[in-house]
Amino acid sequence: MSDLWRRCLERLEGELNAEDLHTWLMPLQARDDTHGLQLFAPNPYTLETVRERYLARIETVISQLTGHELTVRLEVGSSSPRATASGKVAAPAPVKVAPTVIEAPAPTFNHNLDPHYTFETFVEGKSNQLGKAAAMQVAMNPGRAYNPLLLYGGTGLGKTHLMHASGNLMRERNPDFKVLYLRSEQFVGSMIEALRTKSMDEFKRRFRSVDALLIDDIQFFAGKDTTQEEFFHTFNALFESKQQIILTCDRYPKEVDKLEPRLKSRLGWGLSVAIEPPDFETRAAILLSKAHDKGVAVSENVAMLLAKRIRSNVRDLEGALNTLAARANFYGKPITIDFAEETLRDLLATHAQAVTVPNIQKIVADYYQVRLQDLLSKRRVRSLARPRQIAMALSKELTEHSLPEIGEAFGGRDHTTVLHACRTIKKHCETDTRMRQDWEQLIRILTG
Ligand SMILES: Nc1ncnc2c1ncn2[C@@H]1O[C@H](COP(=O)(O)OP(=O)(O)OP(=O)(O)O)[C@@H](O)[C@H]1O
Repeated sequence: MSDLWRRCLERLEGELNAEDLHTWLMPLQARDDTHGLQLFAPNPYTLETVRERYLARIETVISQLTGHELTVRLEVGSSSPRATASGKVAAPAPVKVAPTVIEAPAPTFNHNLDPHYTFETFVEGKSNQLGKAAAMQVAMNPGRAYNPLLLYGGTGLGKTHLMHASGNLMRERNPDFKVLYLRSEQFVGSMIEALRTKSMDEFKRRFRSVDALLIDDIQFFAGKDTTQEEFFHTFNALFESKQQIILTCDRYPKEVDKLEPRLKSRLGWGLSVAIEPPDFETRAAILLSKAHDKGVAVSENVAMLLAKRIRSNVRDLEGALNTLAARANFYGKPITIDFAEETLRDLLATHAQAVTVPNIQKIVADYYQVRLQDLLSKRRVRSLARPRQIAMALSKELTEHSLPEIGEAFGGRDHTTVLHACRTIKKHCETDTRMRQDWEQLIRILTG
């Protein structure tokens, strides 16, 4: 690491909270020369966030440290020689899991990795871009890039997929690498069994001898004191000897009740990344990719229909695709829009019912702590106007209602007002991180 950048980070460490520092600034690689300091971000999203939130402060600190003005340049890429002439980092070699490695592990060691979950089969969108980049970095540099890497977010959004993809890539790069994937329940089960058979030493050896330990859904540890105690020691042992730890959780671990504070604090030592629900385009792309992998012929129109109507999570989307494929196969029919509507009528109706305009209005009012009647009123004060615009935009995004219908539901407003709200919110979400977080959080609440 550039010495100048290291000193800058040390200075910023005192000013920023640990999570922001680890999420946005630690992943940057740096190179400095007489022309200035060049920072390389792992992906465009990190780059934009750094530019928006931290660049001005970095420039100030750098000029304080050097005693003169120095240009700080930001770009996507890497400071290592792998960078191409254009400055863009060369993409990692395509992830092809060698079947012999994954399908026939050494008889003494079972990695439990699913060979189908790779980075190649993972569709990237804004909602998971950072998680994917982090999981990839960890696979390229286990034990050193981010340790632990914690992926958190709602159910069925791809956390397990990314975790396996990272493990598979580690094994692809080094077939001798011992990666152990377990669901939390399996960890608990192994521990109970070890206690029962008085073989705790063997249990400890098993978990501490791996190069990378991947544990899924650690919220399951909540309230299980002995498990947490044992996991805590395993964590420390692995961490100290720079063995990689990857964990997933269904929410930000600090919000998990009955998880020991010392464990929560350790989970924050590395990088925690939220995996958000995918947007419409990503949902459609995932569906087409899954259909392609399964050899099911699905048109873009059908993919768009499902992506529009099923917003809860990718697992539900995949379930719908499997149902369609099975029925189409059974009846020997192609999957047309009519066939999809007919076959999935009940499922689509359930998803449609889940989000209604009155429900959106109530949730948004609660979220911004304004009264529902004020949200629907004609008052134009800013504290009401923005939540109202968000509620209108969410109604357009999450329901099938037309612009005039939505306008009507918001105190008889014109459809152009609704259209304006949708455009304004979309624009703000692109540039304003806070607004995008609110938007994603509201979608999460509304779609469960
Ligand atoms: N971006 C994506 N690209 C391709 N497939 C995806 C993507 N996101 C999710 N999936 C698929 O959705 C399904 C559910 O994903 P996964 O099991 O990883 O979810 P999860 O976040 O771990 O959920 P849970 O917390 O319930 O275990 C998997 O089949 C996975 O391959």
